[in-house]
Order: sequence, then C-alpha cells, then structure tokens
Amino acid sequence: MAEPELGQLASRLRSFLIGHVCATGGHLGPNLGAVELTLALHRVFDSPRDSLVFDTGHQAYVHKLLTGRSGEFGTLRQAGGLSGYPSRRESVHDLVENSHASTALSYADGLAKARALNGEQDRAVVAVIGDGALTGGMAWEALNNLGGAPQRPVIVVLNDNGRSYAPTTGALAAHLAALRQDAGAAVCRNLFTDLGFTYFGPVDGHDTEGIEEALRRARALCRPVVVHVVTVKGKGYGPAEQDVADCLHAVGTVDPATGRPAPIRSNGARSWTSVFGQALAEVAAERADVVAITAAMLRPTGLHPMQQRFPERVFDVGIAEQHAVTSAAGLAMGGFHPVVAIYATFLNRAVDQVLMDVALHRLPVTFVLDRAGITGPDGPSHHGMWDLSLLSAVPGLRIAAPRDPARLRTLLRAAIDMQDGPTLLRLPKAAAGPDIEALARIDGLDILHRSTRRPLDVLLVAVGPMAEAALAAAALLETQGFGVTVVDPRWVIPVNAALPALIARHRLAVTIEDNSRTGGAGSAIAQACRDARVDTPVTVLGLPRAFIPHGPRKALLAQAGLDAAGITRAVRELIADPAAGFPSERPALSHPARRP
Ligand SMILES: Cc1ncc(C[n+]2csc(CCOP(=O)(O)OP(=O)(O)O)c2C)c(N)n1
Ligand SMILES: CC(=O)[C@@H](O)[C@H](O)COP(=O)(O)O
Ligand SMILES: [Mg+2]
Repeated sequence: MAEPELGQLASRLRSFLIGHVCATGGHLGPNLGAVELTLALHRVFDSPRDSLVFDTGHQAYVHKLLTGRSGEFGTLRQAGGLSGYPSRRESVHDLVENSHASTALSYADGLAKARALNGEQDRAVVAVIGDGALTGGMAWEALNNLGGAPQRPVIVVLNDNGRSYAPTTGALAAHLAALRQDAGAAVCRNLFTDLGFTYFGPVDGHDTEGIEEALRRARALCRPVVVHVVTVKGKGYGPAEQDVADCLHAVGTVDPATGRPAPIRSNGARSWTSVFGQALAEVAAERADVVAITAAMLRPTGLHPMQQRFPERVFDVGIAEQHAVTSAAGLAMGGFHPVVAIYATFLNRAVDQVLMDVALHRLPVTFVLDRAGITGPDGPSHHGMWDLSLLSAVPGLRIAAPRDPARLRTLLRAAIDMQDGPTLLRLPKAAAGPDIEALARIDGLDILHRSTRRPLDVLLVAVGPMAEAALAAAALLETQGFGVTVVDPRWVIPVNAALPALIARHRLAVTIEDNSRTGGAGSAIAQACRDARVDTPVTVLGLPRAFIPHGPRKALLAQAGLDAAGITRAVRELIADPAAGFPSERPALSHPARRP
C-alpha cells in the first residue's frame, strides 16, 4: 500500500475511533496515539502466527478494527458487546485480557521460551508497552530476563507518549525524554542497550512506513530488540491533544465536537472519589503528618485537591503499586501517616507488601481503595471484588466500608487517627448517594432499620454501599410479613464482637457485600458466629467466585443477586428451604444481648 493510501487509512481509522468512542465511551487518547503503530504492526507481522501482546490492552482498538471487528464497534464496553481490551473469546488475534499494566513483557518472555522449545523461532513475539506501563516493576523483571537471553528474539515496542494519565514520572521518564531529544546519543548507549537489547529509535510513531522499517530490521536481527516509538496521546483530535489532564485517556459519552460530556442537569450527586478527595484535603490541612501516594492515578483516585494545596506531601510513584505500599511503610517509619489511594483491583498485586511491609510492622498506613466492587465497563480485571477476600487475613489490618458520604468522612478521619496499625477504606465506582442516618448506634453497630411490632426474623448485615439495597429489601420483606433488622458494622474486618450476639437474636442472618462471597466479610462474620456458638444460620450474599464480564454496574450487581429483589428472593428461598436451618421458633436467648 503506497504512503498516501496508508495516510488515508490512518485518517479513516481516526475518524472512526472519534465517532464511535465519543458515542460509547472508552479509551480515546491512547488509541488515537496508536493508529500508525498498530497499522505497521499488522503490516509487518502475521498475527496470529506471530504474537502481538498489548500491555494493559486499553490501546488495542485499532488492533480490533484491523482484525475484523469494526462491525461490532458500536457495542464497545456494553453488556454482551466488544470488550474494551483484548478478548480471547472475540478473536484468535487477542492474547492478553488482563488490563493490569506492566505484564506484557513477561508474557513475551514466556512466549519466546515456548517458541524456542517448540523450534518455532520464526514466529515473532512482539510486546507493545507504554512508557507508563514501563514504570511498573514487573516490566523490569521481564527486561532482565529478555535481555539476558540473546538467543531468544523478542521485539519490545515502546509506545512512548510521555504520559500515563498525567506526564509519566521518575528517572525513566527523564531518560526517555533524553532519548527522544538526542537520537544520536540514544543509539550509542542507553538503559536498554546496557541490558542486552539492540535499540532502534526514537522512531516517529505517526510515520507508518518509518515504523515498518524499524520493525522489519528488528525482526531480521533475531534477538531481543527495543523499538522506541514516539507518539502523541490523542493524536489527530484537538480536544484530546489539548487536554492537559490526561489527553482524554478514558471518556464517557462525549460530544465529538468538544470531547466533553454533553451538559446534563446535575442532580448534585458527587462521586465517592470527589467526596474522598475533599475530605482528605481537609484532614491534610489539620494534620501535617498526613501524606498521600498514588500509582500514576492522581486524579482518578481523587488526590488532586490535596495535591493542589500540599504538593510536597503527595507522591506519584508511577504505575508501581507494590513500591507504593512499601514506600508508604518507609514514610510511616519516618513518622508520617501515609494515605495510599489505589483502585481496589490494582492493590491485588501488592498484597504481600500490605502483609509483610506494613502490617507485620504494625505501621499506621491508610489504604483507600476506589473502584471497590463491580466497576462496570472495564470488565473482569477491573472489578474490585477480591480486596476483602485477599486482605481479611492480614493480622492487624482494620477494614471499613462506608455506606455514604458522611460515613466516608467520619471513617477516613477515624482511620487516619489510628496509629497502631494499618487501616483500609473501600469505595465503589458510583455516584455517592444521600446520607443514610442510623436509628441507633449500639456497640459500634449502626442499626439502620428495625421492624416494629414484629418478630426478629431476619438480620441483614450490609457492607458499605450495600446498605441501600438492604434497606429496600427490608421494605419488601416487611410487606411479606417478616420482621427485619438492617445493620451496618462500618468496620467489617475484624468482625465487631457485638455482631454475633445481635445475629443470635434473629432467626436468620444474611450478609451482603460487593466483594467475592469467598473469603470476604460475610465469611468472616459467619466464622465469628461459629466461634461464638451462635445457632442462627448465616447466609453470605456476594459476588460469585468467577470473572464477571463488562457491563453496567447496576445490572451486574442485580445479576449477582445484590439488589433489593435478589436479597428478598434469597431470604424467601432460605426460609422456604427446610435444609437452610431457619428455625420455626425464634431461638432461645442464649445471648442476653441488648435490644437492637
Ligand atoms: C497495575 C495497574 N495500575 C494502574 C492502571 C491504570 N492505568 C490504565 S492505563 C494507565 C496509564 C498507562 O500509561 P501508558 O502505559 O504509557 O499507556 P498510554 O495510555 O500512555 O498509551 C494506567 C495508570 C492499570 N491498568 N494497571
Ligand atoms: C485501563 C485502565 O486501567 C484505566 O484507564 C481504567 O479504564 C480506569 O477506569 P475508570 O477510572 O473509568 O474507573
Ligand atoms: Mg504513555
């Protein structure tokens, strides 16, 4: 295809991306920056015979368009529609579905070893990694292996646009900037050549033919090669190129003319993230020892209000969650109280650091996990549904789940006031609803609802934002003749010692959490009841032990039975099922607990 035709194709791809992604939402900036790069990849390599691995995968839309999925692009990130990331179910051209950054080079290392063992080294292994993802530790573990095996060819395409969301931080970013500025010096010696790679670059990331030439040369070398491609995030679309915040990294439905959401009548609802960000800035104004850490997601985790007021006390460590946690441990050892703001799903990779670098030393670090629970359009590797399961076993870690903005503010302060060990708050990806005031607060338990003049049939234990669905279910169950109590423990791990006694007063207890039901808060509560010899059957409602696909958050919660209808249905089924242990009579008061 001659250059003018290539240019026309790139232009058509850009127009397609802008039109579709503005309509469906998705990763606009990253994909506009990867148009020519992806064209070149598919012109030089023969996917799927050759393997193309995209790190994080949010920049793989053009790859999808070039592998036969343009017709379905109107379904992007919608239930049953195209995933916003590579998907093995969708195509043989797609390899890695995990949207957690910094993994591509490790996959490539494994693929290259497989090629060598199979005698298939003519099948290329190509990994595309962004400059942001390259700040993640796994990437350097992989580079160490790849560069140490000259006999195993892997082509690392570094898509360098100088940004993660914000400009990429740290010494690596400075090194790449130097390479971009001084091509002559770059070719002679740099980080990659020192690690055993041949280095080609910097290559203009919007010159398809130039990229192709570099890729062909890299392929011909049959050894580890880094092709340093310099791109512009949001290339070719003014609103993205000019967006100083994050080059329209990820957008909802926006006006293609402006890249901005259509003006909507605001119902005043704020996101949990913004409530947290403002509350933290207020605490930071009162407490000079409070510092904050982000892993390249300052704005998405709501730290910018604090960063604007106290820039010297907010640290962006790059896409390096494990380092973030242990660096926080160091800050705590130095006399500070770090608040580590991370999406719940991304903390999964730093469990050992929470356990052994923070909790073992009983350090006062507060973790604030945004996007806990079902997140929606980003699919299985983005739902924050394992934090309670992974962290409930951490000795000394206290975990709270605020049900509303008022409790978020209160619990954040309480967590930061705790100096004898780590604390953790988890927040959903949702608009923060109205405050839900308790009827009473007994032994640290918020009684949100209790039926009057009815037996104590069912106790609903709501974890955080599940309080709303629990209260709606209580209303439904009352219309069906049941007496219902709804309780919010606020601090879910360790289990409040008064909770088993409250459960003992009811004929049935149901815990409700937007975490996996395996090993989460409900499991801990059921265990606490067994330990306390409480006879009341405890049923745990939560997310299934499965990878949940992308789709609207509310619909996915309903499918998991975590809405009012699902909770009501579960209670009625339990009561109807003789094997469920629902006693015909209320249990004798083996625990003279105080009345709720
Ligand atoms: C472990 C992990 N932490 C954070 C994120 C959130 N995240 C998604 S894309 C992105 C920035 C990636 O920057 P880069 O690799 O340079 O790709 P670009 O968007 O610039 O093309 C981040 C931080 C993630 N996907 N995985
Ligand atoms: C690819 C990635 O990990 C993020 O960009 C993710 O899309 C963030 O999603 P939200 O911030 O919209 O929840
Ligand atoms: Mg980048």
